[in-house]
Amino acid sequence: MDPLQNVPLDSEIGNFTSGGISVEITINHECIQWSFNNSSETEAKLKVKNKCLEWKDVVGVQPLSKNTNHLTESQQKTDTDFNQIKLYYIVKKEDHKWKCDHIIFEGDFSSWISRLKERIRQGKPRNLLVIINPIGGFGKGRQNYEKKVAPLFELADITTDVKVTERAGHTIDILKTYDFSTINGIVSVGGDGLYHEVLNGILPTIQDDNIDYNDTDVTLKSPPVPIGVIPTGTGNGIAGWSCGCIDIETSALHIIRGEHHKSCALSIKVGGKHVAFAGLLFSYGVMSDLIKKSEERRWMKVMRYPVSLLGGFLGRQRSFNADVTYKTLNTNMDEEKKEDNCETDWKTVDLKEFLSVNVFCCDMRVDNGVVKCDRQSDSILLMSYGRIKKLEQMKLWGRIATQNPNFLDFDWLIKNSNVTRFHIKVDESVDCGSSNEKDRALELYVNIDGESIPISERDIDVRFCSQLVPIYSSKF
Ligand SMILES: Nc1ncnc2c1ncn2[C@@H]1O[C@H](COP(=O)(O)OP(=O)(O)OP(=O)(O)O)[C@@H](O)[C@H]1O
Repeated sequence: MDPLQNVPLDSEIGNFTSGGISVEITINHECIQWSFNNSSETEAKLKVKNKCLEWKDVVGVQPLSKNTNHLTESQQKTDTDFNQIKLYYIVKKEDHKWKCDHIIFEGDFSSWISRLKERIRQGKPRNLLVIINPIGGFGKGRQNYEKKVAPLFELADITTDVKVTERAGHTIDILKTYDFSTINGIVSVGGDGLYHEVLNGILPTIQDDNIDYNDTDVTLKSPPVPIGVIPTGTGNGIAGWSCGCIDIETSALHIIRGEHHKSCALSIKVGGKHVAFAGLLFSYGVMSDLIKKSEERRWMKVMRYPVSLLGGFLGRQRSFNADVTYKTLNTNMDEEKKEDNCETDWKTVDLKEFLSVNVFCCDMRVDNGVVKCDRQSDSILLMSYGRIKKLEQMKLWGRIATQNPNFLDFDWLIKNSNVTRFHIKVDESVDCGSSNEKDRALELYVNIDGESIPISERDIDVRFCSQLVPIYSSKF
C-alpha cells in the first residue's frame, strides 16, 4: 500500500519517537502508517523504515512499562502509566516466507491503546481449536507448536483449545462432537494425513442428518469455520498450497491474519458407497501401492518415502485392466443453461491396461513458465498412464514434486482436463500379473491425501467438489 497521501477523514495523527527519532503515526480504519522525521537519513533509508500497513498485517501490540517490562493483562486495564508500545507486524519476503517483526514506539499512547487493539483484532480469529499430531513428520509437532506458533497466537490475543491426538482417527472423534460455535477456526498441526482427518471429521459432522452421500448430485455444506495447516508432517502439500511455501511461522501468520479462501475437495465412493473426502490428491495404481508400502515403513519416519520410491521403481510394477470413464464441464453451454446441467455425458479414457490414475484437488496448469495450482477452479486435470519405462515415471513424479513447468510434457501421459467426476472399474477377470498374494492385496488400497485407504471393491467413483473448504491462505 502506498504511504498515506490523501489522509482519510477518520485519520488520527500523533507524534511519538522510535529509538529517540521523532516519528509521525497515522491510523485510520484501513491502516497504520508511520514516517520518521529524520533529516540526516537518506530518502532510501527512510523508505525502508517508513511503513504503511493494513491492519490485517499487524499481529499485535504490547504496552511496555517505563522500565520496558511488558505489562500484564490486569495491569493494562488499570495502569495506563506506560510510555512505550511494541507493535508486531508481518513482513512478506520474496520467497513467500513471512516473518513477524516488531518496532518500539515511545510516547503517551494511553488514549490510543484500546483503539489500536480493536483495529488490529478486526477480521482476525479470536478462538481456535488446535489439533496436534505428535508423531507426524519428525515427531516434533508439539514442540514446534509450543515454540513457534503458540507465542505468535499469544501476541495476537488468540485463545486456543489445544488437543494432542492419541491415536490415528482421534481427530475425527474430536470433531464429531465439537461445538464449532465456540471457535473461529481449526488449526491442524501435522501433515496432509492430519488435514485429511480434519476434513473427514468436520464435513460429515456439519451435513444435515438425512444427507445421502451416495447421491452424486447432493450439495454439500461448507465447514462453518476455516481450517489452517501448520506444516509439521512429512509431505505438507496442503500447507505449501495455502501459503506459498512450507514454513511454520508463515502458516501461523496466515492463520492470525484471518484471510481465508474456499478450496476444493474430492468425494470418493467405492461400490457406490461414500468412503472419504480428499483435500489434496487421489491415486490408484503405482502411487497407491507406493504409499501402502511406505505406510508399512512408518518407523523410518520421513525416510519411508524415498526408500519406498526407490524400492517401488526397482521392483516389478503392477498394472490393472480397467474402464476409466469421466465427465467434464460442458464448456460449450451458454451461461444460463450451465446452471442446470454443466457436465457432459460420460467419456472413456483411451487405454485399457493402466499403471496409475491420479488427480490433485486443484486444476494444474502452466502459466508464464510457472506451475499454478488453481484450488478455486470448477474442474480438475485427470492424469493417467499405462506401461512405461520406470525412469520416465520417476521423471514425472520428480517434476510434479519440484513444480517443474514441464511436468505435463510427456506424450505417454494421458491428460483429461475440465474433469468434474470420474469412475474406475477394474476388470478383475484379467490377470495383469500381480506376482504374489502381497502384491494382489495392494489392489484393494487407494491413496487419498497420501494415506493408504482400504477399499472393498475395485469400483471407484470420484466426484470433484469445487470451493467447499475454507482455508486460511493468501490470495490464490
Ligand atoms: N497420536 C497419533 N498416533 C498415531 N497415529 C496418529 C496420531 N495422530 C494422528 N495419527 C495418524 O497419523 C497420520 C499421518 O499424520 P500426518 O499427516 O500428520 O503426518 P505425516 O504422515 O508425517 O505427514 P504427511 O501426511 O504430510 O506425509 C494421520 O493419518 C493420522 O491418522
